[in-house]
Amino acid sequence: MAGQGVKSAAIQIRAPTSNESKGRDSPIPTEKKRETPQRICRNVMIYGYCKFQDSGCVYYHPPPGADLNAASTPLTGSPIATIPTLLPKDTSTKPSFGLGAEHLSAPVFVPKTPIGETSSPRATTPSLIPANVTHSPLTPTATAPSTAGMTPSWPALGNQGGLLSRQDNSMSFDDSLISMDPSQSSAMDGSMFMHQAIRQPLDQHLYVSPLPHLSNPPVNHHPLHSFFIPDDLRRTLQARNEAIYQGTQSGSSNGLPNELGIYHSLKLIQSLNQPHPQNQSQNAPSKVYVHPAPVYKAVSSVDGNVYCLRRIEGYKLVNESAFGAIDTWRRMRHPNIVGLREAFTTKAFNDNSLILVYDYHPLSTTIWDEHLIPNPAVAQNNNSPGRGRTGLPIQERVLWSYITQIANALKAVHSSGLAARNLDPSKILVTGKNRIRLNGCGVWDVLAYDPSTHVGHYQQEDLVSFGKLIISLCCDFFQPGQHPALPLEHIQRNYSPDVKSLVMFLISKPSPMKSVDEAIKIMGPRILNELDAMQNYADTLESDLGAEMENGRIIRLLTKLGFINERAEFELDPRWSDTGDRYILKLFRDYVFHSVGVDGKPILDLSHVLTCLNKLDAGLDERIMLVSRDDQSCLVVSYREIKHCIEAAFNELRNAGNPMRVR
Ligand SMILES: Nc1ncnc2c1ncn2[C@@H]1O[C@H](COP(=O)(O)OP(=O)(O)OP(=O)(O)O)[C@@H](O)[C@H]1O
Repeated sequence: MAGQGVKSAAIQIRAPTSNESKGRDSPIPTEKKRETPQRICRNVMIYGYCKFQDSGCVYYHPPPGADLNAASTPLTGSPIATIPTLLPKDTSTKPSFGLGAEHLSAPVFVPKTPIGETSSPRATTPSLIPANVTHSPLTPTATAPSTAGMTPSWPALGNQGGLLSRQDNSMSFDDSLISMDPSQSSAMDGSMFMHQAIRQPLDQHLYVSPLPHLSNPPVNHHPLHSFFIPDDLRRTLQARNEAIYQGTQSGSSNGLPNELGIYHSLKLIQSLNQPHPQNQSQNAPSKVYVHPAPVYKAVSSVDGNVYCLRRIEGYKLVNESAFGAIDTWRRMRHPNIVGLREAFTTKAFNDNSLILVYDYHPLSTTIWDEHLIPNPAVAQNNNSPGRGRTGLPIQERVLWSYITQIANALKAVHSSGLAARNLDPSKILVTGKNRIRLNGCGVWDVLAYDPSTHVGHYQQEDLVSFGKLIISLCCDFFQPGQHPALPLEHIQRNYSPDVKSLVMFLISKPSPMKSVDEAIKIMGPRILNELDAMQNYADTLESDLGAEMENGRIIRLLTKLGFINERAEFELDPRWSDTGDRYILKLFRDYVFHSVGVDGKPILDLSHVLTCLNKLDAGLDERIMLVSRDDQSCLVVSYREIKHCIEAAFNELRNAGNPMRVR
């Protein structure tokens, strides 16, 4: 049985008295404890030294380098003498480096590495097992846990990502089920070693540090938050998540309809250049659409998602063909275009309104807000016109990024037989750092439906608008309608010649030769810079995702422990969670979360928790000493054995007949 196996594997180095063994905290029968002042101090056993040795500690402190195993046996009367040791007899292959675990009959000492002393930012608690230790493969009848077929403990320091081949790292509950397959168990001899041939889903316990091509942090750079995704990314994502449902209160309280078809909880979205909502009239005409065109976010009752609704006030449908282009826009999915979902007319606002429903991008701004909006505060300080948030001219690197993304979007639009007709700074959303998307697509197709005009005409207009947009971004004095000579001169002085060539091409007279493809040819290698940036960013995000995946392993493990620890009763046994294998899990829980320092104060050490749980998840052979709360019994068990206990107990719960699957 699993439990028996683990008990036989555990080395009980100090046992409670027979009276104490009846106590709730000592359910494992033990021999009578022999009290003696000559007992070896537990601090020496655990930490290798006792800081109270010279200040009154009554226990025995063997001289440094002494064989503690030999010293402890006659003094304590420990059952070590009767319980076969788990440690491999043949240690000839192990290099000698001071007091090893085999000498102590105690856990391998895992130092709390001071932050910054490891070359791997996520490898916080390197094991002291030397790299060249070879675990002697034992037969199934041996009393020591076999390591045959198992991956040895990681040799510790630094980034060891390349030392062992990574296997499937998923640690799903389904994996646990597989590893506890009874058919596999029956093939074994019933001992705890039955799982020796079972695939370990994990073969490493260290947080994998970012690979050198992503980051090469200095060795002393080891912030705690390197366990998790970077703070700025976390803050951004959290803020976006909050923004999604923030303020989607009932429409009746803000003068908006309660429902608009399948949409409800409408909320007006203000742009940055309208900082005081109470002063704003929703009916101010749009700079672009002439009609008032407020934007709302609303929740769909069909899928529960939040969408962005653009309302064009005072629109009267005269020709249903006006909606002809909407279907094509709806089908278009492009990373640089805000997706259009549907369009319809409504009288819910007590007028005739056109509603276009777009994907919602929380906390987005516009190019106008970021770079062009007059900024009086900056103007006063810098004696310059002061535009955008920073009031600084746009950097060429950012400019080329925008140009590439807009050209990419235009290519997709024109290839679909459509035209953007909307290339205005206030209609280009900035949805992330230097990440832009064309917004408001399809509005003009409905609003100014004119079947007599060929789409090629609008596409040529797009290119001219694109050129003007670049001029506006580069020249803070540029006014619509102004002759381009002065702005071009400014561009020539402040930006590379390619910018001017591109602008001149875009604002030149329409011709059959003028197309977005030609513009892309002029941009040439600049596009590759954008590709580089995107791929580097994807690599970084993937690495951050890797860190979160490691934390995902931990939450699965904690969930399992939570199912088991302190369970009030199971199958009519009120002591189920305190007995058998579960007792070891209870002690382990205390070891991980309830440690106290020598001064009795709680130790709240996240790296200790993460280290223990990761080692448990990986099922290391490293041993730890678990002490009961009444201090009367100690168990030395390996992480592998504890992992086995969890799987056994969890499967007991799972097989108890609850049809609900844990995912
Ligand atoms: N799809 C969207 N997702 C999220 N927010 C959006 C979306 N579309 C627009 N917004 C937000 O709504 C704000 C207002 O957009 P809008 O296009 O009305 O800009 P505007 O500067 O008010 O222009 P106009 O003068 O045409 O009304 C923008 O600043 C943007 O932050």
